Amino acid sequence: MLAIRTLRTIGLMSGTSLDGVDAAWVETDGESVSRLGPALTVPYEPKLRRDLRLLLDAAPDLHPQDEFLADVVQRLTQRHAEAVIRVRDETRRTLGEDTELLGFHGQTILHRPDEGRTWQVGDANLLARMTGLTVAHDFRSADVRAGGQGAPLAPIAHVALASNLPKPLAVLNLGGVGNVTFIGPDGTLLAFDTGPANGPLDDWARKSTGRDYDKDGNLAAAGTADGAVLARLMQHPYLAAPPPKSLDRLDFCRALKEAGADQLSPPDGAATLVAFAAICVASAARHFPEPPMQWLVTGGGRRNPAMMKALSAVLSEPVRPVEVAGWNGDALEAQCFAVLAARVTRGLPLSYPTTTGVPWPLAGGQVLGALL
Ligand SMILES: Nc1ncnc2c1ncn2[C@@H]1O[C@H](COP(=O)(O)OP(=O)(O)OP(=O)(O)O)[C@@H](O)[C@H]1O
Ligand SMILES: CC(=O)N[C@H]1[C@@H]2OC[C@@H](O2)[C@@H](O)[C@@H]1O[C@H](C)C(=O)O
Repeated sequence: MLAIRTLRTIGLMSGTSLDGVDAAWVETDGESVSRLGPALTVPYEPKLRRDLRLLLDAAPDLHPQDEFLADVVQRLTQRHAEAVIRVRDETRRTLGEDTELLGFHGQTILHRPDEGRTWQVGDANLLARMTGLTVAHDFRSADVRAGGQGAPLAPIAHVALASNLPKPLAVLNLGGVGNVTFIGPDGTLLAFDTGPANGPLDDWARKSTGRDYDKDGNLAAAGTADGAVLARLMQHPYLAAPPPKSLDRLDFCRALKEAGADQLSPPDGAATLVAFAAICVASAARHFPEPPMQWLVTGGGRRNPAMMKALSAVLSEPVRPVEVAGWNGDALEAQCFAVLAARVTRGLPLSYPTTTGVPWPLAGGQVLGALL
């Protein structure tokens, strides 16, 4: 039998927080991970962040050939190329290994799977030219075409990374949006987006303090969650809806306004948004087949003590940052897209009926260039 080749891959993820691109080197065959290498984030300059945010707002009516879009995509792709070059060099220096494949997620600017639309921008051809590497990209569109939610996709990579961890296990990513992966002792896999996480909190912090986010949760810690606003938000149908389900970064803007969240003082507003993100996670747990032994939290939200405290208050099981399992919560999503890239090259499924709701395990993605 032919041995399956591991691929030395750099995964790239530009998340809904619009703060930068994460890049991580992984040696993987797509089913397991044999080595993890260097990882870093190339932060976006304020103008690129602002322009990406404008794209998010404009996306529903944006023409694919729009000039502003093309300009932002070029700058975005250049930042990705910088990240690749830096991680590749660092990997050569520290591990003596080169890179052969990139997993290029791009930036989601619109996600409306129920209308058959999910839109990740980024120029895969330009990235391939700038780096000279084979690029796996376009991870979500086949899934949405097949009637899936197009997200989350990290779950099958969480499975590959969690092979040695006790189950049942919940991996919770708190980015702009929250998403959870439940892995049962028998291999049961269930995953979906929990609700808004840091996204609305970042918007609130920007509006009320001028800062990009509520650093260390200080604003939220100084406030009190508003019971009446929370009670209204908890009625949102997303919470009770059974999975599969996924969210656009802006999906809860209107609901938050209608619930009166924007009338609160800056600290109370922040405390309310943190409490709501945690309540969404507790609601998510009601869909699990059994309670997890622990929650491993990844993404920027794990750095927010107010968020971690709010989670511990609503969940019965221990809530810990993924670092307790030896993972790197800043690199995890990028590592996942490295694993997914290897899966794309082998035609392995990226999504399942219990992750995105596709009718059967579904392969996806496209590959630019050849693997030698
Ligand atoms: N020290 C900190 N204190 C409070 N919040 C923090 C801290 N560090 C990061 N964050 C939060 O984490 C966010 C970034 O998280 P992350 O990088 O996981 O998001 P993302 O990958 O862009 O999102 P997604 O997973 O939705 O694609 C920041 O916008 C901020 O809200
Ligand atoms: C459409 C899209 O880009 N969704 C992201 C977003 O950020 C978090 C959550 O919403 C998750 O569903 C997904 O990202 C992760 C990496 C995923 O697909 O697993």
